[in-house]
Amino acid sequence: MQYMGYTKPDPNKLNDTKEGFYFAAEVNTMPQWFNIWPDEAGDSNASLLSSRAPRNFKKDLTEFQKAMVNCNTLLMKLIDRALRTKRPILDPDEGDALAKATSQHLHIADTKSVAEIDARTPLAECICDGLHSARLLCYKNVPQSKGTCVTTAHTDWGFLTFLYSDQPGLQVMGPSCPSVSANQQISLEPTPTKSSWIKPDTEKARLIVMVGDMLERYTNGTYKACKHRIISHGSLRHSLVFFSEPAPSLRVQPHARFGSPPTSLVSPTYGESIMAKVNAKRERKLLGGSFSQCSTAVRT
Ligand SMILES: O=C(O)CCC(=O)C(=O)O
Ligand SMILES: [Fe+2]
Repeated sequence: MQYMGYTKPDPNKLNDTKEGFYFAAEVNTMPQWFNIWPDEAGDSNASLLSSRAPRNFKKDLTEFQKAMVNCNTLLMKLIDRALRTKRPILDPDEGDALAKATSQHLHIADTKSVAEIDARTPLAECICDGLHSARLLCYKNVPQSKGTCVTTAHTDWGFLTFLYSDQPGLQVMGPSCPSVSANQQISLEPTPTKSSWIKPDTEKARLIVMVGDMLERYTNGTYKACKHRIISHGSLRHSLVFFSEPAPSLRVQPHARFGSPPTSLVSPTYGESIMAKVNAKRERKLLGGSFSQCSTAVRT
């Protein structure tokens, strides 16, 4: 089953206004993870991902992807260190270094303070040769959809998610919400009240980083996956999302330092977990399940 490339909105659903282009690192050998690049129109204003793409589309996205892998590796090392030492993830000077590195196209290897961090931390090892998929998303301008949920509540599957967006709409579940375990497909019961959802200030926070299922699993629940959803403002919304993901063949298990796993079952490979969720989602769609309900906990 194909997972990468262009996905279009469902023409039968008013609320499904989202189109996207999915791509990943070129390190994977299974056909479902192969990238499908569109033809480039040679026109820098081209925007229809389904038929033509702007000039340098593949080159620019590949560069972005590599830069994000660097940024992600750095953050995973910092998280690993924080988990080991029980210190904050970033000291103030490292925060500056990270901000500088990010603004300079993530040339992280050059930054002094991060060079001191052990090159082979166990957590960073998990994402070596990872899938690291990314999505370019566009929610069409549909005034009637204002206030509706255009991406249902879910947690992302990888270790971390990096999200850039030019528009509001993202809501994240506040700390009072029940945790979503990496092994469960949870329906949110009791239904969260509106006040549980927090709206991050996307004007100020240009880059939002969220914990995903694999980090929750690896830390045996010390870090909780961040549940989030997108509410339409009825206007055009773009977002660029990078997922820090392991190789499809990796079985992510809780690290020994976080105690024994909650279950003795061997975890499925990361690729198996994704395909199971994608299939479940497609089946629900075939059965006519409504995706405008904010009640599912799988990535959409
Ligand atoms: O559209 C967005 O900003 C986020 C979409 C999302 O949560 C996802 O693709 O997992
Ligand atoms: Fe997400």
